[in-house]
Amino acid sequence: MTLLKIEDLNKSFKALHILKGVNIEVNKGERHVIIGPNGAGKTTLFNCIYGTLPLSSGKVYLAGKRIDHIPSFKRTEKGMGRTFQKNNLFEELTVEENVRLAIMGKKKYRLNMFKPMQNYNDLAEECHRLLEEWEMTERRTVLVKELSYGEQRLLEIILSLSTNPEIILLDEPTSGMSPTETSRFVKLIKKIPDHITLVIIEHDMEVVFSLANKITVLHHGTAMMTASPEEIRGNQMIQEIYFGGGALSHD
Ligand SMILES: Nc1ncnc2c1ncn2[C@@H]1O[C@H](COP(=O)(O)OP(=O)(O)OP(=O)(O)O)[C@@H](O)[C@H]1O
Repeated sequence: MTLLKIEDLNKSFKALHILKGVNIEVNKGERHVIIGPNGAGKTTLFNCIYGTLPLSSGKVYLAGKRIDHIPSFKRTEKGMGRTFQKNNLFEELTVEENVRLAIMGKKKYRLNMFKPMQNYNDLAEECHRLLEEWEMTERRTVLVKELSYGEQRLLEIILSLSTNPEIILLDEPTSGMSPTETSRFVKLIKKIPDHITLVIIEHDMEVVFSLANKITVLHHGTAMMTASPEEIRGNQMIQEIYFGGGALSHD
């Protein structure tokens, strides 16, 4: 079943035509990775899918319904989560406080200013469950600014999961991570339940081939090819254009 459909999407910044008639279909449960060189338009594509940027033309459907005319927060309510290339966290708050705020945002809690936050039991339970599941319980009282870079990226994913999304857009989740952080991170991504669909922008080919079951190659703003990892790896044209004929291998 197609969960996310991008139809003839165009995006220009004044005279610069960045995305040129992009068509992509993402099936429910897919780990769909978008690759392409710097400047190909990958982040711009995410911004258009999530509503951070308006489209110049085209359509975006989620579960068969058009979402391209509604603001980002409504897309979140409809089941779309997102992480950003740059941190989108409250650095002066603790891990736990960040998670609670994200859950509250989704559930639209009515706060009573005389009731301490820890007295919202279901909120505390949900927060505890998420931190346990993602092995961050021990770090719950640490200020975000004191977390390692990898932990901050992981926290962003925990926050996106806190809204019970059907689909999450992950923008270069491993960029800036050490090899150890990257491999821990890949293991954790693999723990995300299959019913949650993932669309991932990624540069690290080892990560791409260890996560993807579908890959789209974005080339000068065009979705040049969408195929299985095996087909992408075996495609001579893609090898030559993107990797100078070097092997597209992760081993
Ligand atoms: N707000 C903007 N105004 C003008 N040009 C922009 C804007 N945002 C992006 N661009 C241009 O659009 C092109 C695509 O940028 P984008 O960030 O989407 O590429 P990318 O594939 O994500 O690259 P990278 O892998 O380096 O993150 C670039 O040439 C960039 O300079």
